[in-house]
Amino acid sequence: MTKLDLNFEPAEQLDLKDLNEHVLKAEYAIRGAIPMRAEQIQDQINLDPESVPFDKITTANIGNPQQLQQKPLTYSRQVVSVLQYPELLQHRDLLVKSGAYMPDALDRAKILLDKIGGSVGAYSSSQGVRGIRDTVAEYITRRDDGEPASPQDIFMTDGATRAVTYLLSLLCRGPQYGVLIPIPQYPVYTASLTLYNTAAIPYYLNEKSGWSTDAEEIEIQIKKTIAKGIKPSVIVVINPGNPTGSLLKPDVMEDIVTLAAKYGLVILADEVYQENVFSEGRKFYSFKSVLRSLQRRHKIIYDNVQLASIHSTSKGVFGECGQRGGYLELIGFRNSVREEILKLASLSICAVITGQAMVDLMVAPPTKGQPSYEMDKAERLAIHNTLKERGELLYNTFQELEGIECQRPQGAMYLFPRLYFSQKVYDAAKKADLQPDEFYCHALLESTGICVVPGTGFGQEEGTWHLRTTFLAPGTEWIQKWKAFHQDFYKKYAD
Ligand SMILES: Cc1ncc(COP(=O)(O)O)c(C=O)c1O
Repeated sequence: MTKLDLNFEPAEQLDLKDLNEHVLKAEYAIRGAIPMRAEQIQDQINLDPESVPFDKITTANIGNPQQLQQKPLTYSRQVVSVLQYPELLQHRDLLVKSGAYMPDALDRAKILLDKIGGSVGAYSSSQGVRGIRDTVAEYITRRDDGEPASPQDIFMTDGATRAVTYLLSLLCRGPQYGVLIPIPQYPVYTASLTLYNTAAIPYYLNEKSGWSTDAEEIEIQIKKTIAKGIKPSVIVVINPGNPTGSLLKPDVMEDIVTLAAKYGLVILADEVYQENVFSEGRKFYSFKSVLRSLQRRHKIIYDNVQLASIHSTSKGVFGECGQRGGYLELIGFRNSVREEILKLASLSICAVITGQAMVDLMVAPPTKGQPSYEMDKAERLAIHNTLKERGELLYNTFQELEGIECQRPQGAMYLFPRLYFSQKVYDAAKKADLQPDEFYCHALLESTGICVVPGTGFGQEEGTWHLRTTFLAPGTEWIQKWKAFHQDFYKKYAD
C-alpha cells in the first residue's frame, strides 16, 4: 500500500508550450510536409491501389540510393556479414568453393575483426577504432597527393550528421555569434543553428554561373554581420554542393580559406559527395589540400586556420546511408578544443562499430591483384556511370520544358532547377496557403507519386522558386510522367 496521498488532480500531459522552443522552430524539409504526405499516399496504395492514379511513390526527395534499388557493393557486404557472424570463418573452404564469398573478403573480415578487438558487439574507444582511423588517414593522404593525415586527427562518427552535431554544438554560442551558410543549403545546417539558437548568416550562391561561390559576396556578408554586433565564427561549405550539385574550383576555395584566416572562421567542409563528381575534366579538391598548399606558399598568415572536414558512407558509390558510417578530420585545432570534441563523442560512448567498419571498406577497397578487385572496381564504376547518366537524362528533360531552368549537374546527386510561374499559379498557391514551389511539388506528388522537395526548404533568393530532386530513381518512366505533368500544369495555369 502506498504511503502517498492519492487525493489529487492528475497533472496535465505535456503540450507544445512545455517543449524546447528551439526544437519547435527547427525545420527539416527533406522529411517535411510533402514527404509526409507521400508516406500517407503509400499507405493508401497499400490498402487500395486503385485509389490513386499511379502505382507507387517515387522518392526523389532524399539522397537514399539503396531505397531506389542501388545494389550495395558485394565485397563490403561480404566483409560486414562476417563481422556480424565471425563463426563463418570456420567454414572458409566451403564458403569460397561455393562462390558465396571471395577469399580476400574473408581475409579482410579477419583483419577488421582484429582491429575491432573481436566483436562488433563491443564498444570501441570514443574517438573510434584506432586501426580504422589509420586506414582513414592513409586514404586522406592518398587522396590529397601525399599531404599527410594523422589518425590522431580522425574521429569516427555515426554518419556525417553526427559530426555536424558535434561541431555545431561546440561552436554555436548563442544569437550574438553566427555561422555562414550557403544558400541554398542542406537544411540540417539551418535546423541545427535554430536548435543551438545561433544566427545563420546566408551567403548566396550564384545560380547563373552554375551555383558558384563568390568570396567577395561572403566578405560583404561577414562585414554586415559584424556591423550588426554579431561575430561570424564558422563558415559551412558543402562541396560538391547539396542541393545545387556544384563543384568548387581551387581558386575559390583559396579565397574562402583566406577569409577564414582573416576573420578567424572555422571552416566546416562538408565533403560527403567527394566521390560524386560528374563534370568531364573536373576533379574534387579537398579543403585540406588547398589549405596545406596555401600554408606552404605563404608564411604565417594561414597558420591558425582551423578546418573540420566530414565524410560519410551514405553517398559516393557506397550509398550505405543506413549503416551510419562517417568520420571527421580536425585540422589546426588546439588540443584543448579537440579534447572537447572527444568529450562530446564520449557522451555517446562510440560510433556504431559496423558503421566504422564500413568507413574502412569505403576508403580502402580491394587492391589490384586481390581476387575481388575487378568485381569491386566494375561495381563502383557502374554505379558512378549510372548516376552520371541519370543526372544527364533528367537535366536534358528539364532543358526541353518551358518554365524550368536547370544548371548542368557537376557533382553530388541532385538537380535544383528554377521554376518560373504564372500569376495564376501564384493565385492558386495563395488560395491553398502554400508558396508557389510548394504548390507545384504538392501537385506533382498528387498527380504522379513523384516526391521532391520545394526550394523553400533549402533557402533561395527572394522571388525565385526551385525544387530539389535526386537523380537516383531508376528507369525513365518516372521522368516521362514528370514531363507530362509539367506540360499539363503549365497549360492549366497559363495566364
Ligand atoms: C551535404 C550533406 N551533408 C551531410 C549529410 C548527412 O549524411 P549522413 O547520412 O552521413 O549523416 C547529407 C545527407 O544527405 C548531405 O547531403
